[in-house]
Amino acid sequence: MISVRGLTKRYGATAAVEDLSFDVAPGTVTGFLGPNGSGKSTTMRMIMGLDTPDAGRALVNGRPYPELAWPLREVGALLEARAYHPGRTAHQHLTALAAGGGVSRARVGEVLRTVGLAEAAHQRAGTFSLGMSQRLGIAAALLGDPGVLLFDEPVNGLDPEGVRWIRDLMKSLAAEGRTVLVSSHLISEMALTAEHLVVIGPGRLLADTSVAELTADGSSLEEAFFRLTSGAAMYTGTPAHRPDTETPSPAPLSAPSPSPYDPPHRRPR
Ligand SMILES: Nc1ncnc2c1ncn2[C@@H]1O[C@H](COP(=O)(O)OP(=O)(O)OP(=O)(O)O)[C@@H](O)[C@H]1O
Repeated sequence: MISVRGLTKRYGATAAVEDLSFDVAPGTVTGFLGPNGSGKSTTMRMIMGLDTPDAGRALVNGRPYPELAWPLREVGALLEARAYHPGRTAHQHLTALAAGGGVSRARVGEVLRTVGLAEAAHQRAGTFSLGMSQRLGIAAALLGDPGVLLFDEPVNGLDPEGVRWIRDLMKSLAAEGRTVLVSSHLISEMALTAEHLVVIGPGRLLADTSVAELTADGSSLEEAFFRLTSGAAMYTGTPAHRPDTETPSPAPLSAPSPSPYDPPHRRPR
């Protein structure tokens, strides 16, 4: 479980993330969508304790990352594909991570097989293609068998086979009951991968809803996304249980608001 509450990060005059709140529940793939520069990576870095929020908090299983006793066993992340020493082999890289994270060495072979790198295990990582680097980054994320996983743009630069492999992996990890948050600016890919979506504009929440609800009016996910991110509409959501009606009305994209980045109403979960 990931909980983000009032998360704020500023770089000088730039508000990279502004008062952002959402939850990521286990058991489904949650897509984290937003245009370039909207704050997805900054949010993920704060969840992983790599950036310090100016305000608010990001919790993994109820605690901030620095307070996790065995972080590798609770949360894994692919944030940078090439986050390894190029002179080390894949096996050496993962063995060092396992040793530092209190994870059994036996997991190294297991995750190398899971990501399809068993045959390249003793090849220097600096010789890896982008696709192989992504697989090694995913192996590192899976190393501690964590229940919470974050992937920042995992399909960037991959060929169709690699894209499909990652999509299937995300779904199977969620089907095992894990919490899976995947960022992307590729709407078509998210439509195939995610059941739930958190959409942000420049630093702010624009929608926190299911793919089904966002497209309930018959529009494609791409159309709904553009309406959200252009500021022409803001998702207002459908309350899960309306005391005054028996049948919830379709999820609307509301009329234009005075400011495209006024805080949206979040759908209760
Ligand atoms: N270390 C930094 N120093 C200064 N500004 C930063 C830094 N990191 C991020 N930013 C700024 O914060 C904003 C959000 O950036 P971020 O990388 O989080 O967005 P993103 O949604 O992940 O973008 P992309 O899809 O292009 O990866 C951008 O305006 C970016 O320029």
